[in-house]
Amino acid sequence: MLKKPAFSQPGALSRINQHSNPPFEEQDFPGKGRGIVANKTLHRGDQIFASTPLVISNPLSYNLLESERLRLGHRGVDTLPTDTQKLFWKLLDHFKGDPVDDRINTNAFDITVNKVQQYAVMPEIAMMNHDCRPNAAYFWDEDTLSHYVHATQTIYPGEEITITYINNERKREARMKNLKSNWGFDCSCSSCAAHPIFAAESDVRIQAIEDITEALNDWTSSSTATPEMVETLLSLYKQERLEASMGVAYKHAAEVYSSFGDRYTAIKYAQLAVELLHLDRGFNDNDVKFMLAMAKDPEQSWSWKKRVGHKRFEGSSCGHAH
Ligand SMILES: C[S@@+](CC[C@H](N)C(=O)[O-])C[C@H]1O[C@@H](n2cnc3c(N)ncnc32)[C@H](O)[C@@H]1O
Repeated sequence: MLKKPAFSQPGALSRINQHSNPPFEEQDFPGKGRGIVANKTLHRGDQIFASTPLVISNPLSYNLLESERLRLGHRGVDTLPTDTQKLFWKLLDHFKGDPVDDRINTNAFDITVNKVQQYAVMPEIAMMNHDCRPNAAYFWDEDTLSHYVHATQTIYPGEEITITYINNERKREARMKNLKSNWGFDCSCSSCAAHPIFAAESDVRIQAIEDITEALNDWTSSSTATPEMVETLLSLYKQERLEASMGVAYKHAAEVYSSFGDRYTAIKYAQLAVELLHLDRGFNDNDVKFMLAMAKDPEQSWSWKKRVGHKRFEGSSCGHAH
């Protein structure tokens, strides 16, 4: 870790751990505990904060005797600087077990350092509540050993800033079960709390997103993918308020238009994919690099004109059945 730019490059952490004048404040939300609320208008792409972890715990520690693992956790926290300790003890202990272990279990995020998965607890993001339709996204940056959080849409003053703790492109029951079993709470977000009729409509759209995505991933000569199909996919993401994860939908769109040889629409969607994928995958993501290349020169992409000659519209062109 000491070889990472976080430690070796002066200035690498200039945007990290900036605690003065944050664009948010803490607020209590009945049924959810504390959360953070915007205190100024945030635009898509605005950095909300970026922090280095308070604690990193290695999953291998679970191979130790339980008493040893807990002792190690306490030792880690006890040796932190006093102000950092205060931030740690302020965190929620949802499960009411060992106080250190519990704060890690309630608040930790998976991170990767040198291809090894670890659990990290960051102060501000631990104050953010979950929403299945969030307005912010986060990523872990290995170079700066920091967790970044950005707005993925306009957030007005007074609005809660939320992230998703899970893969949220799933039907309501699956999301709720996942949150209950891994995080121990019943999700009260507006999508989960919706009237059963609206929730059922949302589930139908989630199924359609799944079906269309599967069709778009078919690159064989019998593929049924069309530009119209990907436009429907984008519309479904927007209707479902899945703006935070639209990067992947824009990537599909860029690839579909490229596969039909439509240079400028491919560039348009590749640019949108770059912007959105950056916010939830980070600076070094392969898809980001791939979309940057597509935005520059779609003709060089592997997908260029792959589907030229495929049927674009269902049925006959004049609109009558023959
Ligand atoms: C990482 S903490 C978030 C901050 C926490 N609300 C606090 O007061 O410190 C995660 C906990 O917040 C609560 N929470 C977060 N999102 C929620 C949601 N959508 N519905 C209900 N409770 C939620 C749950 O108690 C969960 O275990």
